[in-house]
Amino acid sequence: MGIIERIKEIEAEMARTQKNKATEYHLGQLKAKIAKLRTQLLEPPKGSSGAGDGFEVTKFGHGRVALIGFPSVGKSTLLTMLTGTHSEAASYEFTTLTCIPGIIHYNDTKIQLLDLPGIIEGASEGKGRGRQVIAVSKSSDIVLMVLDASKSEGHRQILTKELESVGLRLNKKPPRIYFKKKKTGGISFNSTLPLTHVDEKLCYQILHEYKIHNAEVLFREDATVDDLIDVIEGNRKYMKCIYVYNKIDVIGIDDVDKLARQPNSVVISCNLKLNFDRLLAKMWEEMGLVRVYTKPQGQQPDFTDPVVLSTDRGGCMVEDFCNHIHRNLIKDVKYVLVWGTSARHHPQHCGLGHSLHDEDMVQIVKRKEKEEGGRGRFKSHSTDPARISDREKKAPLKT
Ligand SMILES: Nc1nc2c(ncn2[C@@H]2O[C@H](COP(=O)(O)OP(=O)(O)OP(=O)(O)O)[C@@H](O)[C@H]2O)c(=O)[nH]1
Ligand SMILES: [K+]
Ligand SMILES: [Mg+2]
Repeated sequence: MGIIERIKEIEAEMARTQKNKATEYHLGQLKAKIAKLRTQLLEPPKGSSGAGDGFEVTKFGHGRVALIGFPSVGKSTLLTMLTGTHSEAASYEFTTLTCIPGIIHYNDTKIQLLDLPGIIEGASEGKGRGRQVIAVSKSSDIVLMVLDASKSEGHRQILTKELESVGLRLNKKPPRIYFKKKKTGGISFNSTLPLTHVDEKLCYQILHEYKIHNAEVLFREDATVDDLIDVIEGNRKYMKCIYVYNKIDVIGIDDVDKLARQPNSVVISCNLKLNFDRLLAKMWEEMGLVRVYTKPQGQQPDFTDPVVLSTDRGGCMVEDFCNHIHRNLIKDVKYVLVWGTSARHHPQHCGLGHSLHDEDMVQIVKRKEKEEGGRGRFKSHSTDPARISDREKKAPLKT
């Protein structure tokens, strides 16, 4: 029996099983079994090297956004309108067959937008180009789930389920469960608060299913069995998702209003070029990018060319900023001067651990050559004390 059939069989057994206190442990075990099979399903087939079929697109710019949705919801139309890169659009389904990249220029940054083939129910099991599409989504920073405003609201749930079953978690935080495998000592199970979904026995059973017999588990929130399985599997990807309802030109204003009020949702119309501003602003906000402008000594910074940092990728500290400019720069940095919302006064003298905010301005003050590495100051100059006092008399650096 293939993996998909085994998943289907267990799902059927779960559906048959009544949910109550007595079946709780059994259901938990079945969930773990399914999670393990799904992980197997995600392993690339032997002899293949990943996505393939024109789906490998080189990363470009300061962030990557993937367009995910059912066929003919308007993904390609949207890509063409936001990036100027033409992607074939037509009224028939599966017009797009590969991954087509475009670039959005926004707030002095470049965002790579990826148009993808439509996916259908069963995509996670390999239907259509589901697997490749999902692999590309995982490589992006956020997902725009494009939905047809005139179609069933159930589409959003179906797609979310497809993405969840391959380990994507949309608009969720990682569960606050500490989990560490050990070599010996059995299983230590603790929680910082009363738990209503999982008890010690259930936790043991799930771990047993994974053949884990020594581990430390600490629940820091009232998490579910599914959360526990996510933590044990450890391969989940937590991503922001914006639900983009397109084609609002064909529905009534009351329905538009209802969709627009849903969390993380933006309503648009490609035909009427409606609400793109809102979509771009929301996208920018969710990407959490931080623009930092470099200010050379005695000059104004170039406000068109920021260093772009991201909390999710690499971090936003002064250290990250320096590494971004040059990987050897850090050892020459004495301190930096910071202007902007992260600074308490302007400019603030900051060290490498200072967290930068969007639109901060930074000036790097380097160590003087002989100060480098903290050496040299009193070394080998004993024959020439005048040189030391000379250096010490030097005026502080001007900003
Ligand atoms: N009424 C209306 N139609 C739209 C809108 N945006 C796109 N369409 C139409 O929807 C159809 C599908 O558009 P595509 O851009 O090809 O959709 P897609 O999601 O890329 O489709 P696949 O690549 O096949 O998955 C086309 O006939 C578009 O003209 C819109 O805002 N309103
Ligand atoms: K289409
Ligand atoms: Mg398309």
